[in-house]
Amino acid sequence: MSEQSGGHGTLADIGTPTGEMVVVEDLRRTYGSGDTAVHALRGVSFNVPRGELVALRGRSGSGKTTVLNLVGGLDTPDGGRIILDGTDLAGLGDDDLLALRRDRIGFVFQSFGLIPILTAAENVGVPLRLRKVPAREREARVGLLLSLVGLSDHADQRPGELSGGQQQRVAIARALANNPALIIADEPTGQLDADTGLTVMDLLRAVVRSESVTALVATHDTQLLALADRVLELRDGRIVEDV
Ligand SMILES: Nc1ncnc2c1ncn2[C@@H]1O[C@H](COP(=O)(O)OP(=O)(O)OP(=O)(O)O)[C@@H](O)[C@H]1O
Repeated sequence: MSEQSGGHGTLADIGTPTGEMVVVEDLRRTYGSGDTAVHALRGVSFNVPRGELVALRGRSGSGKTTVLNLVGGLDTPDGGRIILDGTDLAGLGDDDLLALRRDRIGFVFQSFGLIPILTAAENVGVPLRLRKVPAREREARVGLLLSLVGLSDHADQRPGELSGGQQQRVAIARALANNPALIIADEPTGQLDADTGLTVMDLLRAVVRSESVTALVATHDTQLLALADRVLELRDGRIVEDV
């Protein structure tokens, strides 16, 4: 009997193209201890199917950023497990976790996180430099990514010379640089006005389709929620709704 025929939803199935990109089981995270302990996550379970854009909503303090940090390998849980693209994060050492973050995850933050002294093109090229991609290949890929986000004409501008929406589009291009399996975005439209936020969200939605990437996005933005394939609601460290 082959490993794959071991039954429905077994670990052997997770790495297949039709499986789940993210499997989160009974995730727990407590900050601090004793009287001041904050139980940020009290047993969170959910799946993110491959190729979908899943939104995580919930009030401030409900645990959204904590979930994203754990799934992205930026923090470790106190209990439960996370399987990302078939890999159990608990089984990885620091170097493997670093490589997984660099090669398989693209991060997008509310505050864009661009390097001010680098041009848009140079910012998009940073993850490629870290992977030591040769200059010519890097320039070609950066050109493609900037055109994907509609910023070919702004390649040489620095973040301070770009609007907020343009900066977030640069950040999305950078997040896609290494062909990640998963994009993790924490309030990507939080600093943008409604119209610009919608443009950025439309772009995220479009790249999830065109680049066959999966996205997990924390947001309060109702326009963004409407673009999600699925919405998970967090309340006090638990999932209360899965639409
Ligand atoms: N480093 C930390 N130390 C102590 N408590 C923390 C820490 N990070 C988060 N918390 C607490 O954990 C809970 C969940 O925080 P988290 O940032 O995950 O919520 P959130 O839903 O992302 O909120 P927001 O929408 O405001 O970003 C909150 O009560 C928060 O105060």
